[in-house]
Amino acid sequence: MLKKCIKNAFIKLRRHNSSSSSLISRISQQKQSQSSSVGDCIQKVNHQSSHFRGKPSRMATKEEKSKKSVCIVGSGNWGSTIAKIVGHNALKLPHIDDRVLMYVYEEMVNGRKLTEIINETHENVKYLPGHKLPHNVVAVPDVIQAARDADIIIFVVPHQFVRTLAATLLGNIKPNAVGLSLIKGFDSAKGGGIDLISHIITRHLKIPCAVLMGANLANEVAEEKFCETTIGCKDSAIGPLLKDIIQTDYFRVTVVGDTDTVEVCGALKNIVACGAGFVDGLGLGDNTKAAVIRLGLMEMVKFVDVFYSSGKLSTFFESCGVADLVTTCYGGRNRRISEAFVKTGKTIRELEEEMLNGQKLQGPFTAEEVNYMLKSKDMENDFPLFTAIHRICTGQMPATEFINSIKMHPEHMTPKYDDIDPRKHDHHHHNSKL
Ligand SMILES: NC(=O)C1=CN([C@@H]2O[C@H](COP(=O)(O)OP(=O)(O)OC[C@H]3O[C@@H](n4cnc5c(N)ncnc54)[C@H](O)[C@@H]3O)[C@@H](O)[C@H]2O)C=CC1
Ligand SMILES: O=C(CO)COP(=O)(O)O
Repeated sequence: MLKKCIKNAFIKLRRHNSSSSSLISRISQQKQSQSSSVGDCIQKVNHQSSHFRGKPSRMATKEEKSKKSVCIVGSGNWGSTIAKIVGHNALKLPHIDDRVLMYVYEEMVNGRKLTEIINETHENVKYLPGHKLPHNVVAVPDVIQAARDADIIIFVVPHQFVRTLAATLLGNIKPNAVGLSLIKGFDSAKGGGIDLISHIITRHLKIPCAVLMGANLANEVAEEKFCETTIGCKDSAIGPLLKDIIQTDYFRVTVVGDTDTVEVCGALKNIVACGAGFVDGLGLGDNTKAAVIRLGLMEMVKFVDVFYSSGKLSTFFESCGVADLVTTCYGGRNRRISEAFVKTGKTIRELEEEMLNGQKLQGPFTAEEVNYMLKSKDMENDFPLFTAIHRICTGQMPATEFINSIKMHPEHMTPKYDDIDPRKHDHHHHNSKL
């Protein structure tokens, strides 16, 4: 069932992509009709932001014109949370423009446009209820209008929408803009591989793209509970700028250069979280769940080793690695839906619709994308946990078979004598330790 849905979604996406030029012209036409209301909002914020700093309203100075402007493409649970952080930071940072435009996929909520609700109440009542956004964050329903003047574009939409948005933005952003992707997931590449989302952004939009991943359940970050995150950025000139706009006293940022590993960790841990949810649904207890988390971690490490061989083991010890894996396997949406999947017998798609109020799951899609690659390389048996999770999500295997399918895991079959310190076999050395 889910497999069929995913297939249909890809077919639709391909059709959508092939008609991207007509989409752009449609959007430009829409833009003209929307521009007055959005323009009003933007002007209002320009006026308000000088007010925030106690400055009288006047023409922008040269210094103000050289400020970097930030746009957020996405406004879901995490998108809105990051808008809150970036909006507050923009007001404090002298080199960042006060105004932060946030692209909102327009929808009607209680008979009103979501963008209008956000711009009037400063709250994303659908995706982040109960948290006020700063007034300098402006919701914009047209992605081109939101991003065209931005120097820094933060991408934070569910990963299945990124290609369409990139096609829409092509040729409509500043050529020297910089991207930052907060998106956890992959895309299937032609010929049986996967694409990293940041690579898709770079290839389509011809801009560099850093990534941000970490143990960051959005609601907890929005409540300003302390946590850490990891930015993967290869350019030492851009890393500090991105850190400036993201870091707060409760949200601490580490910047590393191993960008691909950061992103792969963020995507793969969502698959493992589905496994943790199955364990909870089956009532198997904490030891079993810990085993699934550990085997999941080992498959994540192996995945990087096999497919991204320049990746560093140390990156797994950053927030994007073990920490994100743990938080998602205990508190995330992928875990919660997967538990319900086992307990109710409903499909993942049905549960997503019933339980998430428009929010999107990334784990089952990511498991599908990873399986597409493993299958094409005849490597499904090398990653039994990822493979089993994909088969369970798509109804090819009952969840009750989950643990059986990982009992013969390569981790249990391969001796690790290499790891034993040879000095421990040295009788003299051993005795001297006692
Ligand atoms: N929510 C969280 O706790 C965290 C999420 N992430 C990642 O951030 C990314 C975005 O997740 P969330 O902000 O939580 O989104 P979400 O799960 O709340 O997704 C809903 C968003 O998708 C938009 N949407 C629906 N249909 C669309 C379409 N056709 N085109 C474009 N947008 C459409 C909705 O308007 C809404 O903004 C995901 O990759 C997720 O894994 C990362 C860290 C934490
Ligand atoms: O990525 C997340 C936490 O870092 C959120 O995970 P879920 O999508 O499973 O809620």
